[in-house]
Amino acid sequence: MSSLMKFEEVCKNFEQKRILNKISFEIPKGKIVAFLGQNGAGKTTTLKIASGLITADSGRITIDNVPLVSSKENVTFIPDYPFLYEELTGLEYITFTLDIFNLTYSKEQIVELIEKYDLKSEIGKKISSLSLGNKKKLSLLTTLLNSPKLLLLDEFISGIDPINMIKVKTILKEYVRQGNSILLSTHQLEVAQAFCDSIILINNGEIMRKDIEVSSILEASNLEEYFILTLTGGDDK
Ligand SMILES: Nc1ncnc2c1ncn2[C@@H]1O[C@H](COP(=O)(O)OP(=O)(O)OP(=O)(O)O)[C@@H](O)[C@H]1O
Repeated sequence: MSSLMKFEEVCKNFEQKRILNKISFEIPKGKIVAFLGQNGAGKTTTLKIASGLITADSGRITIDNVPLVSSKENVTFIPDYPFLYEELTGLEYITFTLDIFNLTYSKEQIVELIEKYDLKSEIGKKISSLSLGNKKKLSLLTTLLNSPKLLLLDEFISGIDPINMIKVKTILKEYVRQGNSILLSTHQLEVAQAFCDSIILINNGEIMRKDIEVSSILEASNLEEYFILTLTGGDDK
């Protein structure tokens, strides 16, 4: 399968401390990949580098074989607490996003999207008054208006209730079916299992395992044990 993004031997230090140590992985086209690791493992740092928000100290990052610096417009990052203009209403923020990216959507398309994201009762309210889950859905809606090839989601699922999770999952799956890709960071195995096609395990700034098929984990009898065994190197599968 062809890959969209490639990380090769990427390193990052903060204040002389090695945070990412020669990490290499690929994000295939049309797939949702979980970036799974404990707190402080280096997930957010990796996503920020992948989005171009911060730069790596060394290594190579490409999108469709083009260096990231020349193709940043193909990537969008949604942080764990999405950045939105809190003084605007949801609808004003959608209009603002369409203007910024010079996009044309009909009124009917916007209404359809608002209904799809179950935001009808919230869209006229100031963003500052919305719940975190609704802010996340609004952020996803506006981000996907511009159809990025790669979506980077940092702990996106936490704060979203089970019913909305089903909606969000449908939206994410539909988005990757169009050939786009998602890298979704999480520390929850259940999230990786429910949303993703494969898993990359990161620990202490190093990639422990990659291309783990989620279906292989589904067959494991004890998921927690599988995770611990993999992290400690006790899993030789
Ligand atoms: N700007 C910074 N300056 C110094 N150290 C930093 C900076 N950003 C992150 N770190 C450190 O880098 C390490 C990795 O942090 P990162 O936020 O990437 O981890 P994470 O896997 O996303 O964790 P979490 O699940 O808790 O969000 C941590 O030890 C963190 O303290």
